[in-house]
Amino acid sequence: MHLRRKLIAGNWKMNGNLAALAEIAATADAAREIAGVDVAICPPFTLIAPAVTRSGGLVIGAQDCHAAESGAHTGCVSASMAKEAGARLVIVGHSERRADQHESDADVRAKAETALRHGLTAIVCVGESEGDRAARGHVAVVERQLAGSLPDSWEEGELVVAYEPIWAIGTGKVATPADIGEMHGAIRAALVQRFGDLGDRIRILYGGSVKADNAAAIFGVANVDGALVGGASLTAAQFVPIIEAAAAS
Ligand SMILES: O=C[C@H](O)COP(=O)(O)O
Repeated sequence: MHLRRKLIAGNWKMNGNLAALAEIAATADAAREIAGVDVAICPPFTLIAPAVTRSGGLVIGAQDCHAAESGAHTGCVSASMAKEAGARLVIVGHSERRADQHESDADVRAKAETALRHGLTAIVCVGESEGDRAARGHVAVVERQLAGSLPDSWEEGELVVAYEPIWAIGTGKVATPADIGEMHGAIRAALVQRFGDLGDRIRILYGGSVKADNAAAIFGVANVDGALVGGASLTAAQFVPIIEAAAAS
């Protein structure tokens, strides 16, 4: 098994403003003292460029990109635009976009391919609904999303998978270590089956109500290589302890 360096990525969603960038600076100051963990924050597009100036070495990312290089797509942002603003990473296929913007697996794969072509790290999100889990179809749903959403090739380290059960996002309901272990194990098996040894190098993040008080237990689960953090990434006071827990795991 490969040793995979942990990645803690914050997703600010549609939150934040210029004043809130002080939280990124404070996180960067603290993270400088924490060894062995990669840290990223994905603010809204408008804050990427100013965030980079406050990032003190933290990776700044985008929350989405368009699959096309340019063109008549009002309101959208391309991968090259996000990169020019200073993003080094992009989240694609978040369940909120799959639901609100009706993004399909094929859309997500196309976005990931465009991001990778521009040298951005792509975090591809998958995750089941509460109904899928109740029907015991959760593993099959996620395997299907992986099959349809992941590109065929990437540079080492630039493809990341985030497993986020939809029912755990922003709800305070966290999947149990057993639930997380079952799914991360199934994701790892699917990655290795499709990509061989390379599939063992892909980091798999857990997301869904990760907080300081549950982070250590989550990072103790096999095949959990970090976290995609929403609400708790908005302040350094809540985000830094999660980074510390990853370093200690
Ligand atoms: O992208 C992050 C996730 O959707 C998790 O959000 P949350 O930590 O607020 O539950």
